[in-house]
Amino acid sequence: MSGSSISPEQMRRYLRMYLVIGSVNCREKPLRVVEEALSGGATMIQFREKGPGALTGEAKLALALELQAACRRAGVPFIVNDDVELAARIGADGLHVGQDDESAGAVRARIGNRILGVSAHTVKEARTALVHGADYIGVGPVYPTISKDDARPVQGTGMIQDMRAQGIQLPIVGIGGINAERAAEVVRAGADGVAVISAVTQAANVREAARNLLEQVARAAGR
Ligand SMILES: Cc1ncc(COP(=O)(O)OP(=O)(O)O)c(N)n1
Ligand SMILES: Cc1nc(C(=O)O)sc1CCOP(=O)(O)O
Ligand SMILES: [Mg+2]
Repeated sequence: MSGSSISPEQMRRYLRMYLVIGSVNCREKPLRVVEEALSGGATMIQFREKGPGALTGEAKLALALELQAACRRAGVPFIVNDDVELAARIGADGLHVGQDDESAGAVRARIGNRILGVSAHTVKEARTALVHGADYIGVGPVYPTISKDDARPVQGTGMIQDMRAQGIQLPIVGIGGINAERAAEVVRAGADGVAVISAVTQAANVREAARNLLEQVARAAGR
C-alpha cells in the first residue's frame, strides 16, 4: 500500500520540529501555545487530546477546529492523534496512530492520501508500518517522559540507529523526553526531527523553545 501524496523529502521537512499538544499539556490557552510555537518555526502540529481532564465531544471538536485554523494560517500540517472520526470530520491533514490503535492499514484505507504517522518500537513494526502505507514513523520513548503514563520502556537513541542500520528509510521522528539539549543526539542517530510535548508546552517562552529546537535539529542535520 502506498503512502500519501506528500514526498518523503517534504515529510522529512515537516518532521523537523513537530509539536504534539492537547489542552491538558498547556499552562495557557492551547491556541496561544500553538500560535507561539508556529511563530517560532514549528513544522507540524499534532492534536493529542487525551489523558485525565481531556476535552470530549463538542468541546474537543471546537478546540480542534481552532487549532487547525491557526495551522492553516501558517501553512503547517495539522495531524489528529488516534481519532479517525474527528480527522475525517474536520478534514485534517493527517492522522497518527499507535500499535494499540486502529490498524495502520485500515486507517490508510479510510484517510486516502492524507498523512499517516505510525508509532514503531521495533524494526519489525517499522517494516509493517511501511507496508501499511505510513508516511513516517514515531519512535520512542527516546528518553523518560512525563507526558505519557503508558509509555513503553525508554529506548535511548539506539532503536533509531538500529532501524537505519537495518535499512529503514521511512522518515523518522523521535519522541519522548526530548528537549533542546537532546535534539541533536536524536537527529545524529538517524531521525529527521523531534516530536515534543513538554519541551514546548511547559516552556516559559514557547516561541523561543520551538525556535531553539528547530535550530538544534537543523544544525545536527547539517543544514
Ligand atoms: C509523533 C508521535 N509518535 C508517537 C506517538 C505515540 O502514539 P501512541 O503510541 O498511539 O500513543 P498516544 O499518543 O496515542 O498516547 C505520537 N502520538 N506521536
Ligand atoms: C505522546 C508520546 N508518545 C511517546 C512514545 O514513546 O511513543 S512519548 C510521548 C510523550 C512525549 O512528550 P514529552 O515530549 O513531554 O516527553
Ligand atoms: Mg495512539
